[in-house]
Amino acid sequence: MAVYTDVSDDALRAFLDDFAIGSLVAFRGIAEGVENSNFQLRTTQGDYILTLYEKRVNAQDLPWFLGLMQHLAREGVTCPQPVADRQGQSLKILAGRPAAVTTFLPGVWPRVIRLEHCRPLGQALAQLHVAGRSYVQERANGLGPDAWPPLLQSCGAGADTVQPGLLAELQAALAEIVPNWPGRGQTPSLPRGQIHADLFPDNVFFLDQKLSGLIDFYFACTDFLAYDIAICLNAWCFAIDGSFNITFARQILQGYESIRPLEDAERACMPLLARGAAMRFLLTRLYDWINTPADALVTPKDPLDYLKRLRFHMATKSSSGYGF
Ligand SMILES: Nc1ncnc2c1ncn2[C@@H]1O[C@H](COP(=O)(O)OP(=O)(O)OP(=O)(O)O)[C@@H](O)[C@H]1O
Ligand SMILES: N[C@@H](CCO)C(=O)O
Repeated sequence: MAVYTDVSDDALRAFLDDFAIGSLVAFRGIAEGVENSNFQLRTTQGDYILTLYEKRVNAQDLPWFLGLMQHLAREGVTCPQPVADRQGQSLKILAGRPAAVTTFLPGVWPRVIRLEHCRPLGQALAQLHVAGRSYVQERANGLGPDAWPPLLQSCGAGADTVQPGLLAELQAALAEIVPNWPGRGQTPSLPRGQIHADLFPDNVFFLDQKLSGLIDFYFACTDFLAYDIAICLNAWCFAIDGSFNITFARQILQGYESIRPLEDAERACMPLLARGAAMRFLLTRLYDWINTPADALVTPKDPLDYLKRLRFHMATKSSSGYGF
């Protein structure tokens, strides 16, 4: 469960006194997610989300994230909106952590992914990329290719306790992926812009069979737009047995291209980008798997799910393997 920081009833009431959102009726910790502490709040005026930012979020980046969410909403992308207190502040401190209240987004994320989710997902991702064009301030991707070798090194021999031979397999994959990343070696650079960088099913809400909004912008950054597609192909198109669903992928790509057609270089790079995306999530999961104490309240996600995906992408040599 992702409540790393406890908030007492009294502390929360005092915190909410700064806001003009009514008085507290109920609040509960949200058991989902692994990154931040989230609470659902009900006040006399409605529902809100309270987030306390934890391990991977740098407090200095929070104004950029909250500003992006406001910008995207102005451009027509439905996402949670920061709620300002009576002094106009949305970024605050609670229980010693940076904290913000955001609006509650109606809808539920799909526990079982179906074909009809995929086209709207691709469209929403392209809308986000188009809307992000006019948000000019950049934020570097702290979990980009330069972060992967040190992350693996910090897992060290722990990797082989998860699966024998894993360290060597990942080192070999990194040696192929990192020097050939777009903009390096012989590989051309690709169009860049604001990307979500974590658009997994649990960050996409549906209501009445329609996509109702996107949440969790706390990995968003400025990077290759097509890398965001590669993240979605990883997160949405693999069955539990590790098999790739090319029909889902085709729908995501067609939905995306109905809003923002891809350049040939972006299509050609998809196997490489998909390998990088699988590596990024494999490594953060591996790090958490090794470093989460057995009695922690959070359930770490299985890194080996992403090893299956990485192997698939390492063996896929052409973009036609993704449904182009
Ligand atoms: N604005 C919102 N409106 C409604 N529900 C929300 C909102 N924000 C978060 N939630 C709920 O809280 C859960 C966890 O939120 P979130 O995905 O932001 O947490 P996280 O720890 O950052 O997760 P992740 O592991 O995906 O990075 C969501 O799956 C959703 O159920
Ligand atoms: N979406 C990520 C967790 C947030 O970094 C994962 O499933 O590994």
